[in-house]
Amino acid sequence: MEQFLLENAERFKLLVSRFKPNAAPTKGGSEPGDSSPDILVSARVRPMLEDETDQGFPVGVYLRDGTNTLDFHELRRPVRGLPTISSFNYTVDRVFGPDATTADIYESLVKPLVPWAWGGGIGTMFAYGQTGSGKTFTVSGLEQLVAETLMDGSLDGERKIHICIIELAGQTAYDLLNSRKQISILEDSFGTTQMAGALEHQVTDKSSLLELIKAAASLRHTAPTLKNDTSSRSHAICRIRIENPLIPSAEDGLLYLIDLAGSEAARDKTDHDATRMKESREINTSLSVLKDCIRGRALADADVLGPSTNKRQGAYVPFRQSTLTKTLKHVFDPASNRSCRTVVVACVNPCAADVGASKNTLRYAEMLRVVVPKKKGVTYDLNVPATWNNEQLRSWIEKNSGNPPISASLLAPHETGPQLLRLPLSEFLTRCLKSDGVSPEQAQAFQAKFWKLHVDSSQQQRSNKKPDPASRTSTTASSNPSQTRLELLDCSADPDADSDAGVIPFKQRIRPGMVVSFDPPAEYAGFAVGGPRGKGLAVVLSPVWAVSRRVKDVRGALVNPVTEGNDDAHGAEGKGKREREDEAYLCALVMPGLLPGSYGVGLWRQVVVQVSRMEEEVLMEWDEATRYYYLTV
Ligand SMILES: Nc1ncnc2c1ncn2[C@@H]1O[C@H](COP(=O)(O)OP(=O)(O)OP(=O)(O)O)[C@@H](O)[C@H]1O
Repeated sequence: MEQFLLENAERFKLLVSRFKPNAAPTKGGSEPGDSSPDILVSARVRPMLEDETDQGFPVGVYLRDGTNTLDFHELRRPVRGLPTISSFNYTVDRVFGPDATTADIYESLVKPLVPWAWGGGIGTMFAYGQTGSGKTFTVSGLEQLVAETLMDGSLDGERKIHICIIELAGQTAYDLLNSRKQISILEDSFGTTQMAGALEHQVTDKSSLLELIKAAASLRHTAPTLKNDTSSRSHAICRIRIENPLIPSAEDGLLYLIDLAGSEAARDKTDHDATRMKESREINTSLSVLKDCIRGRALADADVLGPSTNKRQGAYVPFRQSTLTKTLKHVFDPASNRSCRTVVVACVNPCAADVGASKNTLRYAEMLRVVVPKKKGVTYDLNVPATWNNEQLRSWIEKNSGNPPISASLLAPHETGPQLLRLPLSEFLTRCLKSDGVSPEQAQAFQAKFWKLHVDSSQQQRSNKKPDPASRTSTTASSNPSQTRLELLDCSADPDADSDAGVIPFKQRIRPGMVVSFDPPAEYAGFAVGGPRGKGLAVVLSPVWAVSRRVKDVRGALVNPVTEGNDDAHGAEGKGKREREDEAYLCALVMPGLLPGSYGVGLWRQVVVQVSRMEEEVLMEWDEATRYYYLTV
């Protein structure tokens, strides 16, 4: 393909020069609604490298003027006639072309994360992209600029700054500030992820911070790839912890700068040995889990702040499924109440020979953009902080902050209710303490009062929203009854169950779609029956008597054979006979998925399960992000 492109480079350039973009982007166009306010997805297109231009490759990626859209062009070999081009476009929140400097990116995306972390929040920057697309170039530049901002004295107040830089290669972690000593990523009894064995260095000036960053970079594991002679085959995580000595009770701010391992396109992996293939697979899996976590967290945040916009209550964030996301538990765990802001820089190689891989990078970036559907006119409610504008918030602060009063203009100069809820605790308290005579205890009590009001109002909204059993089947109870019903159908629980379903033994409620655990009979030994605790897990399809004579189970044995006394099982007479027999159901096996804790349904792996072998009903829920089922309670 590269040869074909080189032979037709002039024609490719001509076709690209004639390209007229559609008025509307074909891919990634803005949907109705707003991008999640806490995650910004951007793309940086690096310049062509000398060897790419020297070889004669044309440019295949262009920034569309005045927009955040990138156009990608690919050369096509038609069956007959001259080569043509196919064009695609993708839109993200911000785009930086080949002329943009790392300082431009810093000003626009990363600089705001520094005061955020300084105030006790968690700011995270990921650089993602194909190998050789400019991730390390971008992150190392950004690290230097962060060091400057942290140490130039422009930020308010005293802080202690600690840095730790680690590398994750597959399941193994190394301390890059301690001669690549192997460390462990563990969760302690409080559920906090610890980088056990990693050294944290306290820094007080810019030069020592830069020294450490430089030393870590020199210890990164690299290997030649087709696209980059010194490709980083690992994720590098630079964590800067910012401690506020004045408010010891508040959690420390965290700033993560993450240079992700480069993804490789399939065609770039053809020469890999088994170890390199395994390495590539691990990298791709961890990037896929990362995507699910970033999306999941954004959806969970959209749910927490303000009336729920997400069709699922509590989005699923699979942060335990890779070492990378486990290490970043603070960032992803929806159960943590830390305020997080995330920036993703998708790095793009503009060379026309790499357009396929660059398109994948943008597809990935687009999937990270969570569009929060626009809420129809939020109505002010005195008891719901998520509905307050700045004026209403200030008025509440003035009336409720106690004596001495906390200045509303110092605490919330321009924030709305939802924005103040997102403010990191340390920043909230610091702002309160700026008012004359306010003690740390008063500030803390006031913050707790504000949050309690929010939590109470959210719980109230949820209980108002929960459909009561009687209204579940009603067609008039919901303004959009079909949607409510569809939401219920994401879980295996009976959507039509009435309130006493829980007291009727499940064996009397068996229905198609019910998931049951069962004691696998000997004839199914050796077939995948991998439920929890070695039990079988299956979805009920139909009673055996109703199944056609020709249907066979997973072993190839007839499910409903003609036997003496069972020659007319499908008629009314047969139905009568059935009731006298030990009932059995044709079921589809549920098998463990590739991700820990996930399950898939083997629709065509059917087994016959006697009711007497069924042990309990199991509830399973569908997760759109990972496209697997998970057990629920
Ligand atoms: N914006 C840029 N301006 C100039 N040169 C750049 C830019 N971005 C990247 N480069 C150059 O491109 C080459 C590859 O960049 P880099 O090593 O940062 O890629 P990478 O995405 O980190 O690759 P890998 O994943 O394989 O480690 C380097 O020689 C780098 O100097």
